[in-house]
Amino acid sequence: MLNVCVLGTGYVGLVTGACLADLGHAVTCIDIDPAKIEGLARGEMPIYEPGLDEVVARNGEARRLSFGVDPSGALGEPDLILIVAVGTPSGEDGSADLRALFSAVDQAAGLRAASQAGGHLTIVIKSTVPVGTCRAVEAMVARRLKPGSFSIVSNPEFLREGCAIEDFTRPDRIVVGSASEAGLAAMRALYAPLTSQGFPLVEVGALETSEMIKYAANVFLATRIGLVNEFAQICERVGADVDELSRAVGADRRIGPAFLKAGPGFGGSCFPKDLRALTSFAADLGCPSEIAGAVIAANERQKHAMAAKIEEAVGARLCGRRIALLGLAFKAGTDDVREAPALSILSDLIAAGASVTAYDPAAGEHFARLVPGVRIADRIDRALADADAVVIATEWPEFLTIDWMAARLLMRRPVIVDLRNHLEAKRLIALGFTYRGVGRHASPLPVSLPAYAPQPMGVQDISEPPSRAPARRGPVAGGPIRVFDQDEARREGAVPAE
Ligand SMILES: NC(=O)c1ccc[n+]([C@@H]2O[C@H](COP(=O)([O-])OP(=O)(O)OC[C@H]3O[C@@H](n4cnc5c(N)ncnc54)[C@H](O)[C@@H]3O)[C@@H](O)[C@H]2O)c1
Ligand SMILES: O=c1ccn([C@@H]2O[C@H](COP(=O)(O)OP(=O)(O)O[C@H]3O[C@H](CO)[C@@H](O)[C@H](O)[C@H]3O)[C@@H](O)[C@H]2O)c(=O)[nH]1
Repeated sequence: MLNVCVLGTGYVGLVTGACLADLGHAVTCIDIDPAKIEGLARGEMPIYEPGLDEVVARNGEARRLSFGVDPSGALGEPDLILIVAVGTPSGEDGSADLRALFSAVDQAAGLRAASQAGGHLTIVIKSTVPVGTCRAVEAMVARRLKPGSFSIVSNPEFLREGCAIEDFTRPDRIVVGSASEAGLAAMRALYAPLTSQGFPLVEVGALETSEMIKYAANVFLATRIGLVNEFAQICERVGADVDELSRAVGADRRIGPAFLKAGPGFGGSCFPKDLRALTSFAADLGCPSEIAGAVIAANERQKHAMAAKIEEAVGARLCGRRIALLGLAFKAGTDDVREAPALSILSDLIAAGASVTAYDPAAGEHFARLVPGVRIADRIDRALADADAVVIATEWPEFLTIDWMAARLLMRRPVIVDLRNHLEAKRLIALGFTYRGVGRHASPLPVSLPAYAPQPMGVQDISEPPSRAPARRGPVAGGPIRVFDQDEARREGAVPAE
């Protein structure tokens, strides 16, 4: 059993603290938000995370997990692992705002110095931080603590909200980076209950490698989504189906099936922020990350393309239309609305003059805090009443059980815009709904063939290009390739006049 103190009891800190206690360690979780700590002391979870309440309760009862606002007691423990899991949000220029992190570390180092505790302090940076931050932390702590009495480790977190307990307890890998053997030894001991079950601990010798691994993983995953959303746009134009495409492309073992689901664009507290942070520090280093920049721009386009899709489905301008927006969290399984696509969609709908009633099984309260004045229904049927269209923005399982026959009677128009390809399109169309998904068309586009200019039989002059039809720009009705009949082809110059 090791003594562990976690600074920052948010999505990552609370899950980490509770799961480490479950592995047998003695954990104190600290947060500067007294309301959060008081709630936890009463057994109230500050976040929606399936299974978390049980882990917290179990370890609270076993006296392995406690909460507080003051880290001084924990910092007096001779041998201590101090895990820093405070937020590192985007600053105004897109770079990571590290003020909370440096302030937490500086305060902890000061308290440690004042405690005059012997033993070794391992400071573990779990927050996602730009490359070079851990080294800056090391320099900051070195001003307060004696050399050899502490070490710095980078230990980025890869958990996903909604399945955080599973991700923590059955990780694909645990990454730890440090130049300090004492620091790495502490990490081996901390994670021994997981590594002994075969979960891999990837040790890297430089703080910078570990910091960079976290950004590389997130940029990689976000890029897959960015790509598949671009493919979805193309699929819509040509009548292809992006879900079938993802299944087939993902069956290639070199590509793999995960993170190929098209949707309204990625959101959450990590991908958008981490892509911005990477592009910011990479540019500062003189090695611009053009791919990450392009993924950010493509994702913005994707989010803002959704209002036009809704308008097309409604078949009329959105001004004065009533829209039911189902799903406000950035994905299912969480109450987190940070950078949720629903936020951009709502603001585009409002800007177009629509009136919106929103619903989410978990995130309604958080959403209302971010968007004061938004109308949030407490039940799906209340959101659907008199709607001209229903928009599915998050793939909550609850939406699969909606009685669409009954819903049709409540709605003003039977229109469903399913931005997660979550529902069964065929059944809804059979029920009389106009259905739009992402990257798939309810009805195929008109057949398109290449422009065809019949050549006279006999010897052909191949020095000329086969068609002299003027080059076309932009989308063309009926698909990207136009079919001419003979008269039209002549007018277009594709076939010489007789
Ligand atoms: N949310 C995720 O799924 C996830 C996954 C992997 C990594 N991360 C990274 O982990 C970090 C934390 O993310 P989060 O989503 O848990 O953030 P969060 O906002 O949910 O939690 C951060 C907590 O830190 C507290 N805090 C701020 N300053 C403090 C201080 N000086 N002392 C003690 N507590 C303090 C805040 O009150 C808040 O409760 C970020 O760097 C994030 O990028 C997040
Ligand atoms: O095929 C997919 C997969 C995801 N998404 C979207 O991508 C966003 C992020 O989803 P997900 O990765 O599941 O959620 P997070 O909880 O933000 O987790 C990511 O960000 C965390 C914080 O860095 C990392 O720890 C995780 O490994 C990483 O998956 C959400 O808007 C999803 O709807 C898609 O659109 N299509």
